[in-house]
Amino acid sequence: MSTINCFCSLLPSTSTSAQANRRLPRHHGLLVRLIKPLSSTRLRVVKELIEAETPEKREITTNGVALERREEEGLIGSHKVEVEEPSKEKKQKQKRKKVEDGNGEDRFKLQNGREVLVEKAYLVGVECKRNDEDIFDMEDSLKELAQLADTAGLTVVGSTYQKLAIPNPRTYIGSGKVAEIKSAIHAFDVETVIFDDELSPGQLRNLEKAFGGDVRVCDRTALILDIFNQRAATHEAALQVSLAQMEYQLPRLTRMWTHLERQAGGQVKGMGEKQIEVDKRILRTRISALKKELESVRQHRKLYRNRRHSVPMPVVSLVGYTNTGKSTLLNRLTGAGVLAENKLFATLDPTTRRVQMKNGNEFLLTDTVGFIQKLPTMLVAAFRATLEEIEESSLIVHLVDISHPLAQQQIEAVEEVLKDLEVESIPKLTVWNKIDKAEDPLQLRKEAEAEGIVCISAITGEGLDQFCNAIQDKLKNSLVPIEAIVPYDQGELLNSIHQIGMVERTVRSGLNSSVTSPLFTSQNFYTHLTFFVNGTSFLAIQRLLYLLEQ
Ligand SMILES: Nc1nc2c(ncn2[C@@H]2O[C@H](COP(=O)(O)OP(=O)(O)OP(=O)(O)O)[C@@H](O)[C@H]2O)c(=O)[nH]1
Ligand SMILES: [Mg+2]
Repeated sequence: MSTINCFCSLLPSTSTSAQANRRLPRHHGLLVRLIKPLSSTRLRVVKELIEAETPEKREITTNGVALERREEEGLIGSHKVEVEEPSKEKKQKQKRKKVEDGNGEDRFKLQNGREVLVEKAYLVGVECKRNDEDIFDMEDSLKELAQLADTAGLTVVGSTYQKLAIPNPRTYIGSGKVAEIKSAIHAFDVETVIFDDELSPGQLRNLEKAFGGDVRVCDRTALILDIFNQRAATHEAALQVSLAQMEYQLPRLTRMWTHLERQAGGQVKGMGEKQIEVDKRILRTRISALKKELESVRQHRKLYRNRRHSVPMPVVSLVGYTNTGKSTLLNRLTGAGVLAENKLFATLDPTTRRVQMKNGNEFLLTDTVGFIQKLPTMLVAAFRATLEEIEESSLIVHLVDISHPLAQQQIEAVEEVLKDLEVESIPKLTVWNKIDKAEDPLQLRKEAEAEGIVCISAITGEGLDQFCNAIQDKLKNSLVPIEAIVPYDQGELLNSIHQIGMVERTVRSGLNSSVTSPLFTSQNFYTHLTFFVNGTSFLAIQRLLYLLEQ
């Protein structure tokens, strides 16, 4: 309480500020008071911040370079894509097929400068009557799965789905469907069958056995993990993806047993079991080593965040379904040069940049990984360090691709993830992007206005001023309002206030102003400001006052 009282007021005082004045030294030049008393929660937060303050942290750093995060390194430029080398046996088989088909050229395409065999994929979905949790209907979900397969570099040759009361515990789908897919596999030369839902290790094994030959069976989770693996461009992203992949593999290691058993004609079950135990142990050791390494990455990231907090500027997180234009918006507002493309999960690593509004106010904008329906939980857990960026922001901007036919479903899916992340207490602003592509932009704008939503086009730049104004308005709700009177000869102080707070009103006054003060007897002119700061900026202002006094 005593530290907060350092904000002295010579303006008509409330009981709190009157108390404050009794204890405080007089400050020359800057008079600050709270426009309204702090709520008890805010008071506690500010108090905690003050108590946590160490002398070094009190420095007000305004050097933008210190803010620039380095995580984006490697994202700019070409991203890493691993192409699995086919085994010798597989290569021969491919060659044979190529000759037999006589149209082998179609099967190869250039990917990142390398000629790779295009794997043919077949998609399978199950609509469970009892499952009310599904936001997308089956056909839409399969369309999205096809987009994911395309992003992973596969060619989708067909798809099917089945309505079931409950999935078959052995094969997920019914035996008739298994036979139907088997025919499709032969007809289209399918190499991979992808299921839209997560399969149990047993179902995976049984399906591979049922389809026979070299057909690979995988599920949506494995496909997403594969895309993430291809796209991980930084050390941190690679670590997070490896962890998620290993956790996914651990229960599925039983496949090895079948493999060993088959090799030895079913005679060495015991040996296979032993091997599995060894493999599982190795995997568990790797998982715990990865977790440790990720913990140190997390600490490192925390350090960056703390450094950012020492430059008290509000942080705004951009969240949204994948491919809604988050990176395009960051690039448009800041020239960040983040990879933005019409593919799912173009961004895995967060990038933070400073945005300067036309009125001179600034905030930090963080672009991060996009969400998707049925997001694998182990992926959310593995990307915890990255997602903490969202948890610690002052405002969440939910960017929606309003031109997408499934915009409403995508909104719901994002809200589900946000609920899981427990960030409901952070203020949120919904923004409809790609308005340039929407069918009826006029009608949409009307709807948006009624709901307090901002319409923009990150590509054309339309609506970006309104976007910045809306951010400023929203941020104010989480900030502390302050009124200050600064003499003209303290011009550099005005700059500092502009850097640490959001200035709402500036009035230049002469001696005849209604505000009178014994401190201004030698001053003729001064600036009367109303601005908003976060809790940490409180400390910065306090520091300014202290410096002025010296
Ligand atoms: N027409 C139109 N296209 C846009 C707009 N904003 C983004 N796009 C396009 O949408 C695609 C996806 O943009 P990104 O910025 O990569 O989307 P993202 O949300 O960052 O995607 P992820 O990183 O995958 O989550 C790109 O092809 C952009 O050019 C817009 O306002 N209008
Ligand atoms: Mg992106």
